[in-house]
Amino acid sequence: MNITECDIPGPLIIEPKVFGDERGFFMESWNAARFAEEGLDIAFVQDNHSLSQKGVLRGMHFQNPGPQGKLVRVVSGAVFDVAVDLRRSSPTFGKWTGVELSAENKRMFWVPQGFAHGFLTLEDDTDFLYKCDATYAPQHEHSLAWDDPDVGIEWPLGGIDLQLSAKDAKGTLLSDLEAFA
Ligand SMILES: Cc1cn([C@H]2C[C@H](O)[C@@H](COP(=O)(O)OP(=O)(O)O[C@H]3O[C@@H](C)C(=O)[C@@H](O)[C@H]3O)O2)c(=O)[nH]c1=O
Repeated sequence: MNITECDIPGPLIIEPKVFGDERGFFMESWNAARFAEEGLDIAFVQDNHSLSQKGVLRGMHFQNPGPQGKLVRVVSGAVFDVAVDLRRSSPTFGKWTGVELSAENKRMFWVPQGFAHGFLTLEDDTDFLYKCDATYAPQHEHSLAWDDPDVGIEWPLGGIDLQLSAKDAKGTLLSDLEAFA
């Protein structure tokens, strides 16, 4: 397993060891003891799976209170995945970092508590899987506007017919939202 830090302290890109053979491949997508050795000692309590067509943008979501850390990956298709630092005390408050996750590159992305998370689907029939370290609490759920100019996420929108949920189409600007301490 190879772990790479991002330009914002917190999020991590995780490349699992992939064992390929004539049958296909095998990889450990989660191993509590092995990840704990790498500093990721996480008690996951919920697993989620979504399917999206090309051009779907889900985000930028967070819960406050009740923040969720998320270990995300793609098992078919591809996404551009983004985390935004919402910790007011952080020197990188309001900054974003992004990574392409695909069935092909098998990368995982760790989005810690205190970040908004979202992704843009780059291929049809993209299956997105993630583990969460806190349960879903819809009453505490918020959407940071995916296109907030103060955050300035550089989404790879070329050739994309963008599709958003009604909730995500009216996300809150960073300047108006209740961030973390
Ligand atoms: C997130 C979630 C949704 N739901 C339900 C609520 C709703 O009826 C339906 C679809 O919900 P949403 O539109 O919020 O789904 P979606 O836009 O895919 O929400 C997800 O987006 C990504 C970016 C994240 O980071 C996730 O944490 C989550 O917020 O599923 C659950 O029952 N449990 C859950 O944990």
